[in-house]
Amino acid sequence: MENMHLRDAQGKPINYVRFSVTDRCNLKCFYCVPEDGICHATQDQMLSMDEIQRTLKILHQLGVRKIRMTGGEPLARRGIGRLIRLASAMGFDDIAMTTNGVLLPKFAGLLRECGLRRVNISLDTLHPERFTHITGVDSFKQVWEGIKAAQENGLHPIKINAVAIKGVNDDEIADFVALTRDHHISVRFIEYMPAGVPEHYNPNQFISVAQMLEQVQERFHIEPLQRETFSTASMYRIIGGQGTFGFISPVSEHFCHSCNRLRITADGKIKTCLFSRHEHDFLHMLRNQSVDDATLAKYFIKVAAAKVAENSDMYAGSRNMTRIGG
Ligand SMILES: Nc1nc2c(ncn2[C@@H]2O[C@H](COP(=O)(O)OP(=O)(O)OP(=O)(O)O)[C@@H](O)[C@H]2O)c(=O)[nH]1
Ligand SMILES: C[S@@+](CC[C@H](N)C(=O)[O-])C[C@H]1O[C@@H](n2cnc3c(N)ncnc32)[C@H](O)[C@@H]1O
Ligand code: SF4
Ligand code: SF4
Repeated sequence: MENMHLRDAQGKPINYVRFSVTDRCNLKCFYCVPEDGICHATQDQMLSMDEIQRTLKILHQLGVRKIRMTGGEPLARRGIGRLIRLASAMGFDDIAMTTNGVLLPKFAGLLRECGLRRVNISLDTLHPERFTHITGVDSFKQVWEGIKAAQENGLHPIKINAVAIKGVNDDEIADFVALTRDHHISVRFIEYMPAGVPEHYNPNQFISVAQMLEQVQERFHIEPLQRETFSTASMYRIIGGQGTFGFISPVSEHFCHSCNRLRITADGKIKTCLFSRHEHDFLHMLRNQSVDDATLAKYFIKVAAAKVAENSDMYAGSRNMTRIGG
């Protein structure tokens, strides 16, 4: 069965799939969604629950061991609990979710019960009014409650992802890091990419990992941690601190050499890279009754085998971040 596993063009295993279960979102982060909104897939263009289930089963057979549910906002997809339960029963080693956290107060318990192990929560600011400015919605309190609900329901580890943007939240980097001194959480700062809404991207708002690190070192004594294989982040700890913090640097120091992932969009396309222009449509295959699982599996293998380590033009992607899932 080894040769039936997903491998990239260099023969490296692909064992992580980021699955976008919806292109809809209850927030409108300015760096992710254009002001005039996005063109959503119609119900019929979206993978149904059964189609997602079938795809997950094939991916598991092809050696995928880590699944991340993303969106849009994954908690806005009806039936997300059932989906987690199904994925859980298939035997993936790691089932995670990237969420804006707004609906976590309502869903954290159910998600844990359905087999979700952990969540990464996107939160760019610790100031409620700033949150509203960034996301267009007054929901800071819900996200904060959501983090607590995730903790109380045993979702662990909890990672908070913050996109660092100069003039927007770069004065909060050390405050976020301070949270990791007394709490068992991980905070990761993501470099601002032109991938979301390229036409509104202002390169002057970019702040690099090196600049962020400098700010943190001015306030704390820190130590680097061993980088986990395939991890997107370089991690640190305040000496003596409970939690950890780190940096995801797709712009200043990309990590494509260790890329072990594919992306699946809510409308049934495979993307071999976050920034790739080309998409591989398998929706029509899923809906063609003469295409069996073995044929679909071969298609996935072929697509994966064409994946090269790429950090191609970040401005050239095929769709908004909210329609990819980060
Ligand atoms: N360029 C690039 N950026 C990525 C990639 N994976 C994740 N990111 C960025 O990092 C952000 C956070 O990723 P997460 O959704 O938390 O996933 P992850 O970092 O794989 O999470 P863990 O499994 O917990 O390590 C994403 O929203 C992207 O902005 C990748 O393959 N390439
Ligand atoms: C597209 S969202 C989807 C999942 C969920 N709605 C959330 O926000 O966690 C996934 C991640 O992409 C990140 N993201 C979106 N646009 C970005 C950009 N232009 N640069 C860096 N990260 C971005 C978000 O901050 C978020 O952490
Ligand atoms: S980053 Fe996530 S929460 Fe914000 S608009 Fe994009 S998809 Fe929605
Ligand atoms: S830019 Fe593309 S190849 Fe590089 S790590 Fe991200 S998804 Fe992988």
